[in-house]
Amino acid sequence: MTVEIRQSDLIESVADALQYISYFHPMDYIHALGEAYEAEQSPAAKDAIAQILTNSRMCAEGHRPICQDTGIVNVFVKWGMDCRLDDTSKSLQEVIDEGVRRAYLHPDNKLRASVLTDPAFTRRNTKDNTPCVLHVEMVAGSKVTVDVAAKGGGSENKSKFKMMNPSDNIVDWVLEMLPQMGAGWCPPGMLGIGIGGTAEHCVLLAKQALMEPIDMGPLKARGPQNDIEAMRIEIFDKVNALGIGAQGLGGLSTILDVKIMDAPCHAAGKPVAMIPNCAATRHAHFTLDGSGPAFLEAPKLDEWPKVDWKPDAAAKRVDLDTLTAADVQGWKQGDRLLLNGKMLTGRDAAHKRIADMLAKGEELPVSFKGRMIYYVGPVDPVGEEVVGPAGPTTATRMDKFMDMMLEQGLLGCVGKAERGPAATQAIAKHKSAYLMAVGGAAYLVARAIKGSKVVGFEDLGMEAIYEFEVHDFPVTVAVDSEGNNVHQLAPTYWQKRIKDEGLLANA
Ligand SMILES: O=C(O)C[C@H](O)C(=O)O
Repeated sequence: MTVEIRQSDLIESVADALQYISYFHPMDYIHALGEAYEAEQSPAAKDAIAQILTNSRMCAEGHRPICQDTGIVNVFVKWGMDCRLDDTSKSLQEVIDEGVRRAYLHPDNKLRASVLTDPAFTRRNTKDNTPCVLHVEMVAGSKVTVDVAAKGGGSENKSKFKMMNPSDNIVDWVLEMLPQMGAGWCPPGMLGIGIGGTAEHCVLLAKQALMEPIDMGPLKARGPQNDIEAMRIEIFDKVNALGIGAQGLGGLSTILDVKIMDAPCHAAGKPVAMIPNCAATRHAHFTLDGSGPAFLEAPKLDEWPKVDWKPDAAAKRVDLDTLTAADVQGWKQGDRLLLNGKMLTGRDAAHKRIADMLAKGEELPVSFKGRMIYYVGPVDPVGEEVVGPAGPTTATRMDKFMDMMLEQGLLGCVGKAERGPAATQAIAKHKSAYLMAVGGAAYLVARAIKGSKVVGFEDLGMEAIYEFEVHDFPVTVAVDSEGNNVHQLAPTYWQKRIKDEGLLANA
């Protein structure tokens, strides 16, 4: 018997699921992160996890996005072959994109449009986050099951893939890749690993693996029952022993779980892909059977761990409006600061345009002399907000512009994740500093932003240059004016402690 699925039910269910995951973390992630918080011994990593947990609960209460990067939408549909859409005037891609559009333009909780068309050239924002990336499988039965995810760009950027030789060791490859991935994927999170199939299939398996629930705790408690489970545990233990830690600040918890999916492959090879999922892990699952739209039950707020992050009382207050080069040189790596006053913003597109304008001898819309820049692309405000969630974007992508910006008289910058050798050298050469805020704590961080106006490149939307007025905006000195770099020093220190003191023996 044919089951009719209403187009309107599918659209509504996709839109609701995307709204839901924008502000509700999956509870398996929150429970695992709560356990990681309890076990963490690195003060900097513990503080970062506290910010992520506090942010998560605030978002669940306030129905605003967990992260300013509200993701690119990934949809996996398993379409029961007894089902048909009531209205076939649109393709399935168009129908699901309508759900995406409604979710991202929702007036009470507008999400950030991050999807650009013409990626190699003009890179124009589609303004409603469409199109989604859709995968459809025709299956037996009379139901349509849908997995919806909103994948952050920072973690997607760290995806890895290799066509291995059959005898190559997968665990060795993972351990080689992890340090190269740095902290731009906002650990602690999950690793999805796809093994086998063909080149494109193993990447898809890695992505699908991330939809599975976190269960490393129970798995370790009962012990592995097959080779895949044994490999998951081995990777989990060995990756955490690297000491990378939350936000790359060094610590005991880099990943909360490893998920592996496999498929048969050709005798000549062993394709392997790995995709990390960030602190803003977002996915929901629903089924349509013709009886109406899906309903996702809200989690209970008392399930969140009782963690209420507050700025460190020992943090130094900094007045950005009177900041001097000498003040910046007084900061040491690891110092906690609370920024007050005005700072400019700018991320990928603005930096590229600044470089092009300088190359042509054109005047910039704003002077960077004596200013700080925050690498961010905020969510638009709703209601009384001055700005929506506005956490840091990956600073590493701005490395190639660092010297150019410092030549403009910039005093320093704020972002997340590590800086590479060239940027670190540029920072030391100019006696500047790089400060990091916590990625994945965007709504919490936005509370410290009291004013916001666009001061340049308005056409770039969320990538425009804003001027923010901040009050007690929490950051850590990640590269100081001597070129001391937290993201190099801290993981090395924690890796050694984990090994020497057996800190993960009971993890
Ligand atoms: O786009 C952003 O705001 C952040 C991005 O997801 C990143 O992690 O670098």
